[in-house]
Amino acid sequence: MYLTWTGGPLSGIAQLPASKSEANRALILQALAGGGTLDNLSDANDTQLMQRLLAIAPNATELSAEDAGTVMRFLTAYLSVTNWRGRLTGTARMQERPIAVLVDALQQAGASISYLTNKGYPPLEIGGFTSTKTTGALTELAVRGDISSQYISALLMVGPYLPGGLRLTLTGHVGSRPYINMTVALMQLFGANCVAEGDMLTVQAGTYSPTNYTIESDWSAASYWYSLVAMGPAGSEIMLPRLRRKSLQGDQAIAEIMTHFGVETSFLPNAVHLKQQPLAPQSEIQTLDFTDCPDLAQTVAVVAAALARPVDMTGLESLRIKETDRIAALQTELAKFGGDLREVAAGRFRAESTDFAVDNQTVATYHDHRMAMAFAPLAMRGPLNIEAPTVVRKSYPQFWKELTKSGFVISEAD
Ligand SMILES: O=C(O)C1=C[C@@H](OP(=O)(O)O)[C@@H](O)[C@H](O)C1
Ligand SMILES: C=C(OP(=O)(O)O)C(=O)O
Repeated sequence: MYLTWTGGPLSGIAQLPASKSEANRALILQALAGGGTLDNLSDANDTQLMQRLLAIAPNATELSAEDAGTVMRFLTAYLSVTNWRGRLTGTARMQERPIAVLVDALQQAGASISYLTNKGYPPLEIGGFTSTKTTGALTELAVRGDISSQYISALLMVGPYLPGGLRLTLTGHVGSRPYINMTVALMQLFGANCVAEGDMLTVQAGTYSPTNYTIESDWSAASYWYSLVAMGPAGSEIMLPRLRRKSLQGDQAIAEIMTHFGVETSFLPNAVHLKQQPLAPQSEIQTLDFTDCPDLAQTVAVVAAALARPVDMTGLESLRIKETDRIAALQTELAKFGGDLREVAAGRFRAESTDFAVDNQTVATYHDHRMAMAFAPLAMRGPLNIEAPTVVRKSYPQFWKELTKSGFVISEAD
């Protein structure tokens, strides 16, 4: 699909999808509570899929989480404690994304789960739940926090339904911590007694209450609009509705990160306004840590290369086990434009460029929505061909439509 920019500064309003992270937690909590209403659920496939699978699970013996990490991990825990029996599978890539940390923990708590193909990876056979504890005894587990926070969120959410409750002690260098905090905050909102004290998280046995909750727009999706404002002609700006200053989403960090690339954020009552500012010369290379916000890494790597404003990026370890190996994918695709993501020291990647130019290159997307959306803003600098553009349906199905509303022209590749 060819993408071209009609020229002039970016302006107007762009609609964002609702956060799929908030939605997929709220859907699990709602299913366990047995009621309540959720406003602003998005049309993102990850959210639609979670809704659909929760609805059909009671009458199904095989479910596919497709390529949705939260669906795979959260449902493994939910289906186990609700005594579901059947197979839980996913796409070929999902079958390469590890799940042993979660399965081990659930087995210790009393779940019967086995691997159908490769040990440590989906598909799983889920076979009911028999608590290993005498009634009233707390389930205490030590869980690694350095692979995926989704295992921890999954365990926490079913915590109230373990007889005696749950105490998790996180080990290792915990990544994506804001997502754990989001889980704790939403559990509390749904009436759970859940306390986080550093790396120890304690959930009392109990039930969730039917709750009404309005899901915020998605800050990870907002990051592509920050990128468009940063790369657009002088004077570019955009209004993004339904983002809050007080957010549960760690990817709100994009507001601070993008000050470095000349984008100023103003928080309005129920929206944010982004405006391009003149870029001050850069005296030294900044280091940005993505441990807490891994989904922003692709957006930032592409902006840094396109603006020839190098940054050192750390905390990228989890990128290798997401929808694709995002480090390898970034390296291959940036190289097509004169960009680079080079490991300059262990765990430190420099995003930079020499003679960066956009001129009809084809961007491969690797079944990864964020590859498509992170590279799309380059079309402001020249015509671009994006392969398999429908990949955005995972989190932001309306992305291309919103771009055309803002002055991009889309035509089909020959
Ligand atoms: O809990 C969540 O909603 C998510 C947690 C993060 O994953 P990891 O914890 O695997 O880093 C993030 O990358 C993903 O898009 C959504
Ligand atoms: C990593 C992502 O999603 P998930 O892990 O839920 O598949 C993402 O949306 O960038």
